[in-house]
Amino acid sequence: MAVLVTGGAGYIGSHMVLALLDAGHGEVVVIDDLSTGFAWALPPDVTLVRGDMGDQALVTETIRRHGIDAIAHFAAKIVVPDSVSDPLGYYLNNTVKSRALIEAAVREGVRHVIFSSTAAVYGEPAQVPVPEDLPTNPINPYGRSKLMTEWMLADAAKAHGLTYVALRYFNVAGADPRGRSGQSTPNATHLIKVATQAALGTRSHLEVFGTDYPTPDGSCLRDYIQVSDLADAHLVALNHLRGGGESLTLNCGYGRGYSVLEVIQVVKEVSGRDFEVRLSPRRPGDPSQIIAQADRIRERLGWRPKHDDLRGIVSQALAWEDALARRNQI
Ligand SMILES: NC(=O)c1ccc[n+]([C@@H]2O[C@H](COP(=O)([O-])OP(=O)(O)OC[C@H]3O[C@@H](n4cnc5c(N)ncnc54)[C@H](O)[C@@H]3O)[C@@H](O)[C@H]2O)c1
Ligand SMILES: O=c1ccn([C@@H]2O[C@H](COP(=O)(O)OP(=O)(O)O[C@H]3O[C@H](CO)[C@H](O)[C@H](O)[C@H]3O)[C@@H](O)[C@H]2O)c(=O)[nH]1
Repeated sequence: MAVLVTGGAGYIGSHMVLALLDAGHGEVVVIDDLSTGFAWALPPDVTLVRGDMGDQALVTETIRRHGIDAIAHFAAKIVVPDSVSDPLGYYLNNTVKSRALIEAAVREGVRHVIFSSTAAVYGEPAQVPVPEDLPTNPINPYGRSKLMTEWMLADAAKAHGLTYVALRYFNVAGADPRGRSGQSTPNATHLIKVATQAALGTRSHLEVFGTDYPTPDGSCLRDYIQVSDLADAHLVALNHLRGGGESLTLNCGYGRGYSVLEVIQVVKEVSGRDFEVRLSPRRPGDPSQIIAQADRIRERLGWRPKHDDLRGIVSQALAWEDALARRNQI
């Protein structure tokens, strides 16, 4: 039995690879086209197949050669504003190519899939915290591209007897506590990464997108989940599926929201550095608040987070950003 990790050279996928190796899961194979990922993010004992996860010949050959029984499917384009300007590119990469991947997996008899879904499938939720059974209503092409993949997976699983866990991540942040990986994407748009760069002086300032939301301080609320805790959620999902467990769709968050202004304050405190903060208009496509109802994953999979602490998350992100800056990789 071996696990295929698509997008394993990316931010979250590389933490999944580390988690699989740390837990002694045997062979780990990555397919990644390195469009936003990095070969150096992978430990040397991992097989990297450089290519497209939508290339059925490549995927089929990889499944056969390595005896893959489970796929953790991370590969995607992930920038919400880019999905608004290039919707067809997002539907191609995230939906059409996921369909090709799932078809190859079905044909080759792969038993299990763990899919990286997103809180973006909920759109501007009518209820916060957001339970999994709230009707989905994505408000941007990124969220729709991922929701369609959830649907394809559910239908294919029913028809062809594979089982899956769709994990709906809320806002992923932080880095490997041992400093082996972190978020390395240049020109990243994620708040905690941008704020740590401003603290370290590799960005001149930070913009707050919107201070007129109906929230306590007017800025958006998000539920930040630490990346190794998220990787652990995939491990327990894999064990669940390999143990014969049923297909599930689960939120991945801590169930608590922090505002943009609170996050900035924590970054300033933890780094001990002040930086310029500009109050700017709202960014298109941003829901005002999105916080997970987070108990189902604990109940169903026994997942227990170890890093539920915003100061710790920020401290890991700062350490990783500092390491990148020293290596001139920003
Ligand atoms: N970062 C977040 O806050 C967040 C939140 C919710 C969901 N997600 C989901 O998590 C997954 C991983 O996101 P990330 O933050 O690690 O992003 P990332 O850009 O760091 O990783 C994506 C990886 O997939 C690869 N890739 C993209 N398209 C590919 C293709 N067609 N074939 C092969 N490889 C391809 C990239 O090279 C990269 O290594 C995505 O599916 C994303 O939708 C992320
Ligand atoms: O420089 C910045 C960057 C972000 N923000 C604000 O900070 C909040 C968080 O923004 P991020 O860009 O860090 O994250 P998003 O909430 O937009 O989206 C993230 O989480 C979503 C799920 O909730 C999706 O999965 C998506 O892929 C992932 O990027 C938003 O209110 C945003 O407007 C700023 O004010 N300034």
